[in-house]
Amino acid sequence: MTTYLLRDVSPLGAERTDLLLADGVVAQIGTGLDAPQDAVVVDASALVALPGLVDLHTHLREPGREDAETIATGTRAAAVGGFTAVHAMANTTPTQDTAGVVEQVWHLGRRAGWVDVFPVGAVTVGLEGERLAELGAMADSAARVRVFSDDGKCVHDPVVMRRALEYVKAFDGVVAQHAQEPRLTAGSQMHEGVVSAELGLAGWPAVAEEAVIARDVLLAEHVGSRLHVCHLSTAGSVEIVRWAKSRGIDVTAEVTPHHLMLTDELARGYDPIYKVNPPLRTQADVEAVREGLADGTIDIVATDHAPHPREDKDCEWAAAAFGMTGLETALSVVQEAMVDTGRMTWADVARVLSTAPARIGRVDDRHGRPIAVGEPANLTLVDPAARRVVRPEAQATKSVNSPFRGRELPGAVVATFLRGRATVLDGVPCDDDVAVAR
Ligand SMILES: NC(=O)N[C@@H](CC(=O)O)C(=O)O
Repeated sequence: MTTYLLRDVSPLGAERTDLLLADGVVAQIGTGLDAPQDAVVVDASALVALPGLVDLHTHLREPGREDAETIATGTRAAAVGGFTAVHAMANTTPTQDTAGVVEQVWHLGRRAGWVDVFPVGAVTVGLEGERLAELGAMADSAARVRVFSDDGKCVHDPVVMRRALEYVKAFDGVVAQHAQEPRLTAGSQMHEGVVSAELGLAGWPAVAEEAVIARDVLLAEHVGSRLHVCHLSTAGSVEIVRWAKSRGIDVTAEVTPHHLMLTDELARGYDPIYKVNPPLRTQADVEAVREGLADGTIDIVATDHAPHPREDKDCEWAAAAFGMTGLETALSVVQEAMVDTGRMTWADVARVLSTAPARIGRVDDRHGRPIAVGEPANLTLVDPAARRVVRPEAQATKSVNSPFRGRELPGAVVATFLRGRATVLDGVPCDDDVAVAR
């Protein structure tokens, strides 16, 4: 295994130092370290080192929609984006609702070798919202599932939600809710507001999200369980989570990069690249989620990377699929929205994109660890001064539905290390090395 000496890096933007990565761990930290004879020395004087990023919300599409993404292509894209772990959402075909399917996803993730893949288990059989899936069997499987979600669909029946919250307590699991009241959003195409009225597209009211979050924080309090809110998108949702936390309710929440940056104004061109669930909201909502992330009300940024093949996006708005890719732009968007605006430091970025998601997913024994001697060398090196134009065709993901295409974004992932092995170096995926390590 190659030894790496990262020269003059800024861990989390702190004082420059050298990091020696050997035998899968951070072996030494200090200035002016001697380079072992066989070490690869990386000039990291312009770079910030973060603990490897952890995504709590990735759609890898395999099994079932390998035309959109596979576990191999999606995890390679994740490594390029600086991730060392992803939680793979359950809305595959077949659904990840049995121990057999989550184990298959887990095995394919290991075989691909780019990041650690932690399968999310479905809450209900077939995501149908009626019968609880085999939560215990998935938790006990080799995949050790701790996050359960019907994402893409809401667990709308309060009795089913209550049972799920009660059940996962047995193994310290969490229910990650896709908060969308189905009756209030039947046929909805975009955020309900001035723009939807002008465009004549069916609106998706903020209350459809907020009502479910309000209900669920109360249910979580009632049964004393842990709740995670997926892709929170409205100012009202931020207020409800803030209130719930002030009451001591065990709730965590995520926001996506696109909801930190983009608004419903983009729908004016009727380009379905901007069609997503939950929909892009207003500038006031963008401000509120930025503030919520900065003050800790929102715990994490999660990509909701939702790849779709061209034919599902190159069509009229109403016929197009909901979803956007995000793994390879997430860090840059967070830099632009939060760091370059002075709202967050790089240490905060490490918290919202690594430490906190690892803790929520209960993988914090391996990921989101401090950069310290003896810790697993899961690291991301970022060049904050870089600027690049997003070119979806040049990305590692199999799909091209990036809402940031053509935009110039700050920052670039220069290297990613998974247990001391480089998965990305000089911004390029290490295909040969990852293949050897398999
Ligand atoms: N976020 C999205 O817009 N799409 C997701 C699922 C979902 O609808 O949440 C997908 O799987 O494509």
